[in-house]
Amino acid sequence: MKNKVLVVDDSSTSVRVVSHLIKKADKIPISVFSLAQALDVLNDQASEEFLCAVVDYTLPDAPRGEAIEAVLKYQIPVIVITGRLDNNTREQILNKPVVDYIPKQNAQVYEYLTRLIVRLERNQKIGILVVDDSLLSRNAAVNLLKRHNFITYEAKDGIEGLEILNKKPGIKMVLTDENMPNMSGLEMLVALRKNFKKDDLAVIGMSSEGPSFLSARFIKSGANDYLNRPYCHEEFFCCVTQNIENIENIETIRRAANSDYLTGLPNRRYFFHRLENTSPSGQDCVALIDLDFFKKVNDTFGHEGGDQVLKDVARLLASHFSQHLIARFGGEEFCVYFQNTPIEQAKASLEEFRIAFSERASWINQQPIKCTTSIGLSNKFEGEIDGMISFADLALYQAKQLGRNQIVVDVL
Ligand SMILES: Nc1nc2c(ncn2[C@@H]2O[C@H](COP(=O)(O)OP(=O)(O)OP(=O)(O)O)[C@@H](O)[C@H]2O)c(=O)[nH]1
Repeated sequence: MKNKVLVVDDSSTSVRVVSHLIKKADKIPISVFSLAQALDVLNDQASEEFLCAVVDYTLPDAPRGEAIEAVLKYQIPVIVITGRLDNNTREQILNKPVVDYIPKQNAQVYEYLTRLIVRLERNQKIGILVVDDSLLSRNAAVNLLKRHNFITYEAKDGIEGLEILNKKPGIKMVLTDENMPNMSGLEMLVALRKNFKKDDLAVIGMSSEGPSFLSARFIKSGANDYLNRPYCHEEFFCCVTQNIENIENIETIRRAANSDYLTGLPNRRYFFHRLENTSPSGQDCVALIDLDFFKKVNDTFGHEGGDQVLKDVARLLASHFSQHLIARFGGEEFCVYFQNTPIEQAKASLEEFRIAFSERASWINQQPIKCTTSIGLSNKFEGEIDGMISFADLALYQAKQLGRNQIVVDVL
């Protein structure tokens, strides 16, 4: 696991600030003050454990950025920090295969460093497809993306691009040229938008051909952004990062809208959305699960104690019914939808869950909280899933009436 970040800087103030930021990003800073000490660390510890290195451009034993290449030799991504702000130094640094350079200007740039480290971590799971018939251009983009830890895929025309997209589910972005044999970038874009929406897959059009109407054509045909070639290193990364962050933000909003904040389980909204186009077969059934005397748990152990029980019951439901659709319907009520499951089988697994939950305890302030569940189960379907849930609700009511801590199957 890449959980360390090497910091090479002779300023103890800078090391303190950077190390603090690295810890904030959940990584372990390994700090040294010179190139010689950095080499000692690198020769001693496995380079695969380092997510990246933050290297000061000017060090007492490496005054002209020599430490950058020395660290790059260990295949560790390098972020350069420097007090030198002139264009010449900037260009010299960016000519090396570094992740980025950060001038030590103000507090904001340190925030940027934190963002960069978080990105390097996340990028390891993000796939980007580069579609270009020119090997040279493809390699240039792929090499830049690899510096930022992205998983990269390559295709030499639109047809190959579509094939790869359909095979690799982790791809979040496509960078595509326009003029290619067999299928152009725009043709591929139109074809892929039938299956991949703008909010799920970002497409960035690229071309070296001057006319600006091409960027408009890309955007109007469903691209998220456009990049003119030749691009500079920083322009490329700003464009890629911004578009990846947009996709991630949409994912976060979607997750928040579909899940319950307390337990992390899907919520009622998601439950019905998932079943929107499902017509239950004779083999489907639904269970409503309700905690018994939960008000008393809150009254005795406080809301915090009640919340702990809700989180624990959700975790147990998730482990018992991982193959089925589970949701927190609200309050202390949960629902499990069993697809293609005979009712006897659903009842048996619910019974296992009921007993397991009643035999365990939740803990708050070193005090155990015991709780039980009542369950209503139904497979009666009269046209609507809502109807089946109403039957399960009647069964649940019956389970409560009969003394709780039990399962009742369809009472009508
Ligand atoms: N801690 C906590 N309590 C909640 C939450 N949502 C609902 N509740 C509480 O759940 C309790 C439900 O109480 P009742 O509807 O009277 O049901 P009960 O006490 O479980 O009784 P029976 O269902 O008849 O066994 C109420 O006290 C609600 O305040 C929550 O998110 N957290």
